[in-house]
Amino acid sequence: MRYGVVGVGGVGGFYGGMLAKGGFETVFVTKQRYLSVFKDKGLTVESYKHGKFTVKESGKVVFTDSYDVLKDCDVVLLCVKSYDTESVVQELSKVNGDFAVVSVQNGIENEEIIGRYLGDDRVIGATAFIGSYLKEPGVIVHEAAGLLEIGEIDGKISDRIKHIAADMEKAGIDVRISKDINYTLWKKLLWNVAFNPYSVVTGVTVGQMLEFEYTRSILKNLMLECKKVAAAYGISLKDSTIEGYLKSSSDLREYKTSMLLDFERGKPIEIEGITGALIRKAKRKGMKIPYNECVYGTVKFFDLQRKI
Ligand SMILES: NC(=O)C1=CN([C@@H]2O[C@H](COP(=O)(O)OP(=O)(O)OC[C@H]3O[C@@H](n4cnc5c(N)ncnc54)[C@H](OP(=O)(O)O)[C@@H]3O)[C@@H](O)[C@H]2O)C=CC1
Ligand SMILES: CC(C)(CO)C(=O)C(=O)O
Repeated sequence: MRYGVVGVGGVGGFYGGMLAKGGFETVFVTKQRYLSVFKDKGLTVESYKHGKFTVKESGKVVFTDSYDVLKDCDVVLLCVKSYDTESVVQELSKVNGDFAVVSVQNGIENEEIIGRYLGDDRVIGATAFIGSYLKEPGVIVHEAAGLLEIGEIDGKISDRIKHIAADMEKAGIDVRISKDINYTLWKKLLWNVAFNPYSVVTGVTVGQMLEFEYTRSILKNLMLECKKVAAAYGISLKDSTIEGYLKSSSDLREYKTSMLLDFERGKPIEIEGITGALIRKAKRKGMKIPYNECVYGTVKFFDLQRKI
């Protein structure tokens, strides 16, 4: 299969870089301002697991700022932040191709947005459990984990999902097919909705939030509300998942969430795609989720106070 990657940051740079290194035809769509770096120096990944490698433009690898080049791709990995999803998908809808789009993003509205513009049959869901970031244009640091779960929205184990997973495995990506990607997406949201926005309020690491009984209790309540909303949509999240997240694996204890890192670096934050999305889902079912509404209001306030 021929792959496209839109957004060559922490996630797109890592998974796309692995595919290209694995010998698969890969088209990277980046912003015009970063293009000359990729053209001159290629894409470098500094990975704790796969070492340092560089992928250069060649017959099989293309760096471009033009969406049109994606027309011959079979699969496009959408790897921009969720606040950029709609504008990118609008561009993708103008491309004369029939590629499937895999949302490798946090949040639970990306798949709906892709489906609205391209049709539900072209959407594939995914969750990335990874720690990777853009050190400088063209250079990605992969510092933790890496599991990618992918799945068809209707849960079918289709030929294309098997093909994508097989390619990724061949390329050295830690990939798993999810039989229920909606459940997988909500399970990931459960973590993100608690730790990401509340880390912006507290300004500390995952471990520090978990150590103090009052902040721990707030994290728990944020997750319990998410579980309640998920249930209203027919998704049964488990108490044991919440308990597991509250213990937190040792590799995440020292970790600052992606939202806190973005906030500290003066970058936009994904509060709308994560907590905003949960609040909208709750409202549609006539539900109130006061812990999440409170954290959302506080983070939006902090966000407004700073200059990006
Ligand atoms: N990084 C991680 O470890 C994890 C990330 N995720 C999720 O994955 C998604 C991607 O995150 P991440 O890779 O960290 O984000 P990054 O900000 O590192 O990368 C996204 C890249 O896409 C670029 N971009 C934005 N709009 C366009 C466009 N129209 N065309 C081409 N490129 C564009 C951005 O440029 P610019 O910055 O100039 O806007 C940026 O370079 C997010 O939803 C995130 O929450 C999930 C788990 C872990
Ligand atoms: C769960 C984690 C830490 C990595 O995948 C994440 O999604 C984030 O920080 O936003």
